[in-house]
Amino acid sequence: MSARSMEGNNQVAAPTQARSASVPNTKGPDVKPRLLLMGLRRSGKSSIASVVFHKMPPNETLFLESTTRIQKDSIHSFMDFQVWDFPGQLEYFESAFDLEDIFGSLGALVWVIDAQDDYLDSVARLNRTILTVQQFYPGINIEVFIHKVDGLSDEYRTDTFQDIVQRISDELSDAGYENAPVHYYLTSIYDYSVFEAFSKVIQKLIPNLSTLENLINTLANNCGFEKTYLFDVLSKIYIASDTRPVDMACYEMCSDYIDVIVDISELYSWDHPVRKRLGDQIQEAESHVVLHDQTMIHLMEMNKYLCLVSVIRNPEAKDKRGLIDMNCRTFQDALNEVFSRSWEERSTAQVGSATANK
Ligand SMILES: Nc1nc2c(ncn2[C@@H]2O[C@H](COP(=O)(O)OP(=O)(O)OP(=O)(O)O)[C@@H](O)[C@H]2O)c(=O)[nH]1
Repeated sequence: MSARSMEGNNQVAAPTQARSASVPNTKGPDVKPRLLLMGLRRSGKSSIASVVFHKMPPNETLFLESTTRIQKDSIHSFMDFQVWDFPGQLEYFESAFDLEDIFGSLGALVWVIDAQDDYLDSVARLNRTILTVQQFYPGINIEVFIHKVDGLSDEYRTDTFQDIVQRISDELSDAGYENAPVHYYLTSIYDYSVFEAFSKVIQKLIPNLSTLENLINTLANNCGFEKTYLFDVLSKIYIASDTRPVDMACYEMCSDYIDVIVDISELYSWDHPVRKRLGDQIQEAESHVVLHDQTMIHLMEMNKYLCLVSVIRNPEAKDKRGLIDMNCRTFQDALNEVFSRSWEERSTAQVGSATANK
């Protein structure tokens, strides 16, 4: 839906039958999966979008103005998608809104609940939203961010989580939906939890996730990696990892290491008029660091958007860098084949042949 029709068009085109939108169509060049950020005012939607996708320092979100119209953000990365940030006060189920335009090509609906505030109203609105969405678009993933948990004690956090899950599950089962695709996350912009949650949300939109995980598992097992993440460099959400359990400290270390490498690359990668190339340069950044406890972090850029970061606890790893690099390069070839974005090549070729035919 265009912003114009959101504001004033009274034409209603409510869908009349259930549609499945669980697997977004990411194959065509025009169809981008959409993430909707919804929730009450001041729950933290714009802050989440700004911190995750625009690298805004969390403290600066204090100065964000309230959103008054739908903010549409196009993210161009390994996979193109859109993030729509909804104003908290918007009643999108009013007849003025075209549900098909909002939920039609949806990847996921992220509902943000302010856990530091009275959340009953938000939960009630979320329940209404889920029931409507389930009726018309039963395949949509509903991702509930129980947000701003940084200010809460561990005990209160757990109680709040359980209470919210219970209230939503009760309402859904009363309405006859036993297995609705609703997932819950405890999040805060002041730590890595919001990146972790967004990683999980995005992963569900990747059509080749299981292939990627298999490839990463094979690599990690062959090289003795403790944990490996495939990161989107821009947002620092990870789009896949090996299937060992995620360790937050490990994730933080890898994520911080990307920042270090990006900063250093920015310092040294620009063309200096006096600097001479010593020889052929490899295209992608490669780096490793050995920490005080002999843990090695190994980073290798895979393409313009993605980089592979691994944690290796084996002290002998630093003597086997060549082998590790070679295995990572083999993984890179396989990865780029999976993400060849063949539709882009196809459409470029079509444009080329159309131009040639003129
Ligand atoms: N403590 C804490 N505060 C947060 C967090 N996330 C956002 N905030 C604060 O919450 C306030 C509201 O955040 P916004 O992002 O503007 O909220 P919004 O949901 O976009 O609000 P509307 O645009 O009015 O719908 C800001 O002062 C943020 O700094 C968090 O994780 N923890």
